[in-house]
Amino acid sequence: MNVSIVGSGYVGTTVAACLADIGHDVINIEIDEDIVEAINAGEAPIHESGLAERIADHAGSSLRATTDYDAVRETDVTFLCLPTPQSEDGSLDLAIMRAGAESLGRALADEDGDHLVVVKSTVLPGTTEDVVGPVLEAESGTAIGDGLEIAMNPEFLRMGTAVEDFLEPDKIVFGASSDGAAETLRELYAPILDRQGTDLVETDVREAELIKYANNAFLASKVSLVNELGNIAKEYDADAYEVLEAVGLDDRISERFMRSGLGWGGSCFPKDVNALRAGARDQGYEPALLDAAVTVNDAQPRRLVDLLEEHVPLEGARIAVLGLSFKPGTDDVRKSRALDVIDHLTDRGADVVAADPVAIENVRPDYPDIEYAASAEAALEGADGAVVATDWPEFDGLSFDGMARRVLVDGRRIDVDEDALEVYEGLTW
Ligand SMILES: NC(=O)c1ccc[n+]([C@@H]2O[C@H](COP(=O)([O-])OP(=O)(O)OC[C@H]3O[C@@H](n4cnc5c(N)ncnc54)[C@H](O)[C@@H]3O)[C@@H](O)[C@H]2O)c1
Ligand SMILES: O=c1ccn([C@@H]2O[C@H](COP(=O)(O)OP(=O)(O)O[C@H]3O[C@H](CO)[C@@H](O)[C@H](O)[C@H]3O)[C@@H](O)[C@H]2O)c(=O)[nH]1
Repeated sequence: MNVSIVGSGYVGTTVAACLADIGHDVINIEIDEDIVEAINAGEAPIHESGLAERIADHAGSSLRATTDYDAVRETDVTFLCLPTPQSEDGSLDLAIMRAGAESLGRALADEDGDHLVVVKSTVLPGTTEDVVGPVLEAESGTAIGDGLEIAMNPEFLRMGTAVEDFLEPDKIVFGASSDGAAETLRELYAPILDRQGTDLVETDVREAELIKYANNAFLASKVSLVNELGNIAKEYDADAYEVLEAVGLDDRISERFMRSGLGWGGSCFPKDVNALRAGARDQGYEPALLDAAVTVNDAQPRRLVDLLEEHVPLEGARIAVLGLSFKPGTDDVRKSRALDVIDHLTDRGADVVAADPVAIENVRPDYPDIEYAASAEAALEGADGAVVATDWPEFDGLSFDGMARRVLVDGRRIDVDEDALEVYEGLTW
């Protein structure tokens, strides 16, 4: 099938490379020329396991990129993978979606034949049918149901394992405006749907939109609950990891997403939970539990720095921050808890030296005044204390020999030789 993907960020690039990998002809439409050049040169514009190989394999043949929206006319299906950021007040900002839908609609005005537009971005119920659809109709001059179809197909991939998650998902969800649109999506995803273990959920557009938010709200709240239980465990001098491992044996609860510590960051959980809270309020409902999930999450970085300060006076101290990305396996630092930790440390007068296997260059522009080290060991050299902000496997089994004071406060429960330290404190254990 000929597929176009509008927006080639973390999702659009992954989806494009994976759809090319399962046999489709794919073209990415992206406003950032550096990304377009990278893809056409066979290089991955982002760090994501398994992505570079796939782009190298398909670039120039079944995978291309362009800044020109007219390319959509060579395709039968277009996925919108545009950002849906949060506004200052936390609500969903649809300006980029509207702009992308306008450009797409204009390009489709000259198309002969049918076209399916699929919203893959995370959007609140009603957005696909009441915002994107009307913009497409107005700009293309084609009515939905009369040569133009729309569908909503949320994406559940995680950063760091994006390729694997896309190709081997637990579920594929779509809500389509017509049987034909649903049939096209089934055909497009056939190689993935044929895999054992992939559930297909076909529903209405609004439900498809809300399933994505409900999924993220559930997982983020689960981590906040785990963190609250972890904070309580710490007060009782109990190990939250042992407690929650046992709790997770109950298959109604599951052992996944049970890691307590610094809390959730990233480009999705914070903005999606906030958009759902704002959307719920717009609908006249007070989302008390989601509010509490955010409150618990916001407190964890400060709690980590408080714990460090119990052992190291921070004014003028050299503190190593291990990990900058919001989770391991990615260079994405959006809403990373590490950045909140750095803010608390610098506010209290500490000199921060940070290390991360891949994310330093994404932090440097916003944090030009902290020091960066080439490795975790280099960051620890001469440090008066250290904190773990990201559970990179590279940090397991570290040597602390070079530290001025061997004090480590761990926000992520990495594998540490505690006997090699003067002080080892876990945030929730
Ligand atoms: N990142 C994830 O893990 C993830 C997972 C599931 C769903 N989502 C959702 O998918 C959507 C995209 O997220 P992302 O992380 O890929 O965003 P991103 O910011 O990484 O990428 C978006 C891309 O769109 C491009 N763009 C902006 N305006 C454009 C326009 N008018 N025309 C063409 N390109 C344009 C940007 O230059 C950027 O490269 C969001 O709604 C997000 O919530 C993200
Ligand atoms: O037990 C856990 C699990 C996760 N986290 C933190 O939670 C955040 C999010 O982690 P994860 O969900 O693995 O990463 P994302 O790539 O943000 O993926 C989430 O957000 C995506 C974008 O919407 C969805 O597609 C995915 O299904 C959803 O898991 C990170 O800061 C993790 O450190 C914990 O603190 N403890």
